[in-house]
Amino acid sequence: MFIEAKQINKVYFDKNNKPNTVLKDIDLSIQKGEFVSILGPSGCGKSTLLSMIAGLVSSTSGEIIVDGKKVVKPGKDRGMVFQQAALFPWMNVTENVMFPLRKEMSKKEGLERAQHFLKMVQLSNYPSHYPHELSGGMQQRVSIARSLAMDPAVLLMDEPFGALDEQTRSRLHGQLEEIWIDTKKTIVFVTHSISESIKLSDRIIVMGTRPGTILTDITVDIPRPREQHRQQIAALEEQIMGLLKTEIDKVIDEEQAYEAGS
Ligand SMILES: Nc1ncnc2c1ncn2[C@@H]1O[C@H](COP(=O)(O)OP(=O)(O)OP(=O)(O)O)[C@@H](O)[C@H]1O
Repeated sequence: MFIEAKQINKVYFDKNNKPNTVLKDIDLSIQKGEFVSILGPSGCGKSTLLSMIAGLVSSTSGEIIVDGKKVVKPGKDRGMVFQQAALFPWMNVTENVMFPLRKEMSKKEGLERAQHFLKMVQLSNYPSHYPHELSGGMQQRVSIARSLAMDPAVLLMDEPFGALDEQTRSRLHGQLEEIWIDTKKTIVFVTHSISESIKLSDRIIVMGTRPGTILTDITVDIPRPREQHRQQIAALEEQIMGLLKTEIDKVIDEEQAYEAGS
């Protein structure tokens, strides 16, 4: 198995030292080249789990293995794309993509690589633009190009399109799907959008909350391009919505209890 999470538990402590178990007994296996979504209500621990695969957060117990090696810190084999593109504002598009390559290769090679991946995300015409001159969707494409340029085996995406409008998001879904087919990368994609997870992934890991556990692991058996299979999409959406309703109700109840007590 390419990515394995074994009995992952994560407990955070608040300022009064009160424990908050965020992830409980998570077991997860992902094969090389799979496009897997992690779906669940707000606060169920999706980002925490993804950050653990990235090596940015440590687990309280359990371990994560990527390509046979235990994850202890971030590595070049795992590229991360966040909800906000996090580009350097003083660097233009090409410089942003070249930045992580500076220690890996010559400037000439880095430039060629940047140009290749900017073409892949359809930004060849914007090499000298600065982030503030780009739309949110374009910035996110630069961020994806920057991660891909490092040639990671795994692309970890934390709600990468969450801040974008519906049309831009839909266009980027298509582009990401093409990139995935072209590069055969393993993609782990965190989202709270059921339709996004169905549109993009081979498998959907549905998480429940309080504490975060895996409720179910669904193989998406809908041929691509998926837009043409509306009935199958609607049926799967309904199935997942039913599963998540109780979980979302739990979050709402807890928030209401918190507000009533404060
Ligand atoms: N550094 C931290 N210290 C303490 N608690 C944290 C920390 N990071 C996350 N948490 C808590 O862990 C829980 C899970 O957070 P996480 O961001 O992983 O959930 P999520 O499912 O990605 O949520 P969302 O969809 O809203 O982004 C939340 O209750 C959050 O408050």
